[in-house]
Amino acid sequence: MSALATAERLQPQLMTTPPLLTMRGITHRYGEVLALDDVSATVYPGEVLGIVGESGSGKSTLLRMMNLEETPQAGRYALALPGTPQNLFDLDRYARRQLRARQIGIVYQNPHLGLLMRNSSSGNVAERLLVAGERRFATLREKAGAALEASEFPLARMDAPPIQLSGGMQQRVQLAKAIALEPALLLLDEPTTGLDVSVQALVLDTLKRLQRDRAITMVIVSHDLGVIRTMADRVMVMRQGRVVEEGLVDQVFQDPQHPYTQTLVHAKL
Ligand SMILES: Nc1ncnc2c1ncn2[C@@H]1O[C@H](COP(=O)(O)OP(=O)(O)OP(=O)(O)O)[C@@H](O)[C@H]1O
Repeated sequence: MSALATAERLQPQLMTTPPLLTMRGITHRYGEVLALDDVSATVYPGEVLGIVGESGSGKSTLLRMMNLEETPQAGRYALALPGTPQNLFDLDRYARRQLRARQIGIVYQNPHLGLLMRNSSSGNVAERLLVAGERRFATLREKAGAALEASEFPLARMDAPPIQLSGGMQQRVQLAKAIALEPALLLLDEPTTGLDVSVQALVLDTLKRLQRDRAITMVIVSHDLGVIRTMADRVMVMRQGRVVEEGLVDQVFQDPQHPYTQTLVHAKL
């Protein structure tokens, strides 16, 4: 899609719809390391925000904050969802867990972080449904199957534990778990890194189809500009804990303004 077409698609939305996700002034240190330095982010409903940057630039830390896994030393975070406070970092652990289970899905690069590798794949997805109060075995299995199918996971393998599956299939189980409760926000941290190129393309196809069919709001972190170009509407470029450039993907990649983005883009050509 050209930059103009992307802008035309986004502009009416930007003008009429309030953002789903708003983060302001996120700052976090690990000892001497300033991992995030006054980072702000906005994501609109149905939009895909890409985050790129060199290793150690703070991408995964920011995503963990979006997933309420960690609390920054400064900053605010809101999701425009009924019954949520103005700053989600004010929520206690229980409320965070409930909100995460129902409204925020995440797919990690490392499936060990998202899955119980020795439980069945359907059981991993069902675990998410249990949080929503579903208890009947037949319904759990049916809904887990539907989420796995939507993630284009081969249903014949739904009882196999992830440890026995290929990397691509493991990512599809993570995805099924993440979307099982139809969350408002889907976070993807290097979801295809480490997969064979052909498998990577298939997983990206699934993500794109899901995004198109369900208009899921997504934030995708990747060091791979190709993945961001394929998936994202807008991109945020991070370096040393700061956002150095932000804009529509086509504009940023065709006409990068910041010297670091220029290096990043030209290194990939
Ligand atoms: N739990 C932690 N304890 C100490 N330092 C951390 C921790 N998590 C992240 N850091 C540091 O914070 C900085 C940002 O790390 P982060 O993982 O967010 O970067 P990244 O951009 O995702 O990198 P990569 O692409 O390599 O995953 C790095 O210097 C990292 O070493």
